Amino acid sequence: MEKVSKVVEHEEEKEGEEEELSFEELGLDPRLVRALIKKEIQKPTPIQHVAIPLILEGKDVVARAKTGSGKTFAYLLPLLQKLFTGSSTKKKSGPSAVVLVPTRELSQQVYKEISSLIETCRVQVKVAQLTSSMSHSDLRTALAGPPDIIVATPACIPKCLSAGVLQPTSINESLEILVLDEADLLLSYGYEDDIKAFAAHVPRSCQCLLMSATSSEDVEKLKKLILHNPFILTLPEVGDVKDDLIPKNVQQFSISCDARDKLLHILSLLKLDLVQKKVLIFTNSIDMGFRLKLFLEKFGIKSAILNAELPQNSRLHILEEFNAGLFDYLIATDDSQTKEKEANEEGNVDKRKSRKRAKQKIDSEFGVVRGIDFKNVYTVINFELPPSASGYIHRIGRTGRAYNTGASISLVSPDEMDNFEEIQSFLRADGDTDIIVPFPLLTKNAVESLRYRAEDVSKSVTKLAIRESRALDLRNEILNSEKLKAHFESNPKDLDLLKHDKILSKNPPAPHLRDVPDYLVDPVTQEASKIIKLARAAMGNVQSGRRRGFKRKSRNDKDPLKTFSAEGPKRSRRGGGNREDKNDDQNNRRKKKNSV
Ligand SMILES: Nc1ncnc2c1ncn2[C@@H]1O[C@H](COP(=O)(O)OP(=O)(O)OP(=O)(O)O)[C@@H](O)[C@H]1O
Repeated sequence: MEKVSKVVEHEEEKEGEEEELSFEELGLDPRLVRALIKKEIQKPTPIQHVAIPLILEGKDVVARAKTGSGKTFAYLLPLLQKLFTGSSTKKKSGPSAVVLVPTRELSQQVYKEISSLIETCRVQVKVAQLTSSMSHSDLRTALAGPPDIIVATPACIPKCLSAGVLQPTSINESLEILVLDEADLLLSYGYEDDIKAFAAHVPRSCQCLLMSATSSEDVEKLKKLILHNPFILTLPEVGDVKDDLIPKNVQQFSISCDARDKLLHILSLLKLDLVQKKVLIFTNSIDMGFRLKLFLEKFGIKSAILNAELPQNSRLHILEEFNAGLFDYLIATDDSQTKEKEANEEGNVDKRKSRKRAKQKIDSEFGVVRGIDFKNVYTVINFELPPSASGYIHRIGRTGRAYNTGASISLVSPDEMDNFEEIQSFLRADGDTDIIVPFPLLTKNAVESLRYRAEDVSKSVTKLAIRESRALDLRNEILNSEKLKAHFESNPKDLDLLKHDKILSKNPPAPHLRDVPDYLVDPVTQEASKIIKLARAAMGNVQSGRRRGFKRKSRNDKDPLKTFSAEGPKRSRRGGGNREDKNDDQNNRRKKKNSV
């Protein structure tokens, strides 16, 4: 294998001076350009600008560009164009392109993006999404044809090969393009053996593309394993310029507080309207996610939960609902942390046994932090700090996507201070200036005004309450998942049927906790909250996105899911009298009176 690599530097400072080429000028097929315009995408991002022509020329490419910089289209557009215009009329026995991604969530996202482009372009290209939970017969059906493109996690391919539903010779004869997306994560998800097994069948002529947000030893390893003489696209946005690891349009803040005061601080941020919606909140354990949800619920703040324990259909549906703006707060427990914690929490019994059990309980191919394109998330809150700087980068990268702005707030307790310092120094460009700065809008007075209420409520969120809610949520979602599977097979666009931000606690929130009386809010905080509201209005985000883009269905709708309630008949949405709807109405009335 030739080892010469070409480094293509794309200086950010020169971007303005450089001629800004359009997608057409980059050589993109008019059908694809039209499809992009339909998605309101007008001009290429820097990584697309450099990668598209190289990929169209057939070069192997390693592209490193920061989160949200448009890497997916950077490889998908030329990949599709090559398949649209492929000259070979010979019937193929295997896929022309394989896209490998680390998580099922990401594979679903990429699959949808490809399907939508194919549909808009009206071309005869078939794409299949494979997951390792599929049965052999489902895999065989998905691979019949065969599809032109396969999107999968790496574990699927050896499974298909050993089941005989995919032949090594077919891959060797057919494969023209292989993409390793989120390459920095593929190995950490434990796919090394799967990728090695697959690489043995990848023909020498196959064009290989490797996309990643951060550079790491793992990326180097994959590069050596798969690529031949690649072009290395290192936009200075990543690479060596550390302060640019996170898009410039994301402001990063921190709040120092005791671990036991974190609930109080997040309450103050949300209840006093000091952050812009939508808000994605990260916790390091599933139990902490539930503690937070139950706590916020008591103050009338509804949120949805996302973690590796939930069934896959529910997870995908929760993501779709959040992206569609059906709720404003999502509490996510991210992948690697979950795995570690779950294993550790059970450590008092036999460790080996408990790890196995933990593994069974949660989905090892789950991942919401990495690569998932959350739409219109303005604020990311680290309720707990992630254990590593790269975890931090990927979490914060869920806001400020493409050309949007965003903010992040990390709550840092004294025992997280070392970790915080490590993240700070990793991000520091020149060794001096802190990238993450103290959050200026939350005053001590504002926090103290809510302390009494917060501490009172926090005591009521007991371990037992958390355990029960977690079990209830799981039960609900397993039932949902079955319904969802059947329903969404025939109505893939129907989202507004099951809500994932249901209240879990047995008692509805007390009215006096829903609203913060004016006398409790100091003038500085009132002013700050006004500024946030104005900023939101300026961004055209005054209303909650709850129903945006969705027609409210008639209550008499005969939809099979409409009457479904995993919590039993009392909370059925039929008849419009359920507790949640009433709470919503009461809340809205009160909000008008005294909105915070
Ligand atoms: N040229 C463009 N102009 C405007 N928006 C774009 C453009 N290209 C992509 N986008 C949008 O930017 C968002 C982020 O893109 P994408 O998910 O590809 O980022 P990414 O670089 O893969 O990020 P990550 O490393 O986090 O996976 C998406 O919503 C996508 O539709």
